[in-house]
Parts: sequence; structure tokens; C-alpha cells
Amino acid sequence: MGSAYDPVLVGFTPGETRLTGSLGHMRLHVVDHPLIAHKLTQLRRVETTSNVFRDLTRELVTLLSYEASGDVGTEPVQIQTPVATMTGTQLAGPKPLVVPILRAGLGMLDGMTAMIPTAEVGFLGMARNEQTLDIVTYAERLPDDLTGRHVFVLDPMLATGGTLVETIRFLKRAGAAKVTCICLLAAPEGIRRLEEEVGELDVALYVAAVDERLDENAFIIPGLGDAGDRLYGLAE
Ligand SMILES: O=P(O)(O)OC[C@H]1O[C@H](OP(=O)(O)OP(=O)(O)O)[C@H](O)[C@@H]1O
Ligand SMILES: O=c1cc[nH]c(=O)[nH]1
Ligand SMILES: [Mg+2]
Repeated sequence: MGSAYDPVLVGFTPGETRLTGSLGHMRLHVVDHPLIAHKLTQLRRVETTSNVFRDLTRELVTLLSYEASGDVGTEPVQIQTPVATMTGTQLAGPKPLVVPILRAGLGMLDGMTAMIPTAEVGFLGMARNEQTLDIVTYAERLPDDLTGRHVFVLDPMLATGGTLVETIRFLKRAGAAKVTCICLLAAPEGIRRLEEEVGELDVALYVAAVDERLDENAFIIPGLGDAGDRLYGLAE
């Protein structure tokens, strides 16, 4: 067992942190909430089964997406309640696009679409070669033109950052106006890489926790293991 980990030690504190770098800025939000902390701890436990892991993932995404969607567009709408008319609020503007990164990001999709019912969904399949850490894109089903769109990227793990850097570049090339990434866990190394490589773009990152470090196999420590395997069983 490794030593206990205190997030303040690596300089990432809960709440909004603005990281500044040579290329610009990326907004990092470490969402500090007792329910998130509790569910994340259950998720990390080695004895948590895939079934429970999937339920916890969905619940955590629901909580994180509430924080991450604070800037989606709305408009006033006249409605009738059983006793009066009133001006209410409804989601409006270009539909947000939700993009889970297969495989593990798929476990986050239901929690997100339940919260943003107007969202459209696109898919990116990416796998990290565990030897070279190169990213292979094996599936892509997205609108060709993302001009003006706000894209929410779902991936439970931000480790070296290779997957998210590729994803953000791809979405920006297609015209996305804004990219908001929602991850359960991030390593400091991956956050720094995002900041260096895509920090000049309009990117926000919402995470439930920033962990201590990557190990020699680029796994997050203390982490939760391989998120895809824990959600769906071994890939082999
Ligand atoms: O920050 P990085 O170093 O790029 O690593 C993070 C990626 O690794 C995991 O996916 P994986 O490649 O294991 O694919 P899977 O979802 O099919 O398990 C995870 O879900 C991320 O997509
Ligand atoms: O710790 C890690 C790192 C990358 N991908 C995972 O699923 N877990
Ligand atoms: Mg995996």
C-alpha cells in the first residue's frame, strides 16, 4: 500500500483553480462535495463490483455535470402552472454535444444525458497502447461541423493527458467553440500536459479529485485501476 495522499500537497485545491501557462489558460474545477467524496471512495475500493461501479459512475457524473453545465444557454418561456401563468426558463441555443470516449467514457453517458435532456451525443473510440502510451482512434461518429457548439467530453481518467489532448484538438479542428471535459480522476501530469498543449483554447476541466501521480505504467496512483475493465470486465 502507498502512503496516504493529501491533495493540497500537489497544489490542487478544491474549488476553481486557474492554471496559467505559456500558451494561455485552462479552467480547472476540482469539485469538492461530501457526496462526491463518499461515492468516489466507494468507487476506488478494489472490492467494488462492476455493477456497483457502474451505478456509482452514473451518480458521480450527475453531480459533476450539475457543476459543469452552469453556462449552458437558456431562454425565458411563458408557462401555465395549475394556478397561474409565469415566466420560466428553458434550455436554448445550439444543442450541447456530449462525447463519451469509448470504452470507459460510455459509463458516464447516462448520468450526463439525464441532466441535459436537449444534448446530442457523438462518439469517439480511443485506446491507449499500454506499452507506448500512443493513442489509437478506432471509432468516430460526430457531426462534421461543430461550429459554435459547446462540447462536453466524458472520460473517467485523465492520466498522461494523451487521450484528451487528441480529443480536444480534433473537436477544435471541427469548429467547436468550447470544450468542457468531465473526468472522475486526474493526475497532475495530465493536467499540466493539457495546460501546455491545449491551454490556448477555450477548455474547462471538471474533476472529482486530482490524485498524487502516475506510476511507471502511467496508471493513476492511488487511482481506481483500469476504469474500462472495472466498468465492463477485462478487455482481452
Ligand atoms: O490520459 P491517458 O494517458 O491518455 O489515459 C487515459 C485514457 O486511458 C483510459 O482508456 P483506455 O485506453 O484504457 O481505453 P478503454 O476505455 O477502452 O479501457 C481512460 O478511459 C482514458 O481514455
Ligand atoms: O489509472 C488509469 C490510467 C489510465 N486509464 C485507466 O483506466 N486508469
Ligand atoms: Mg482501459
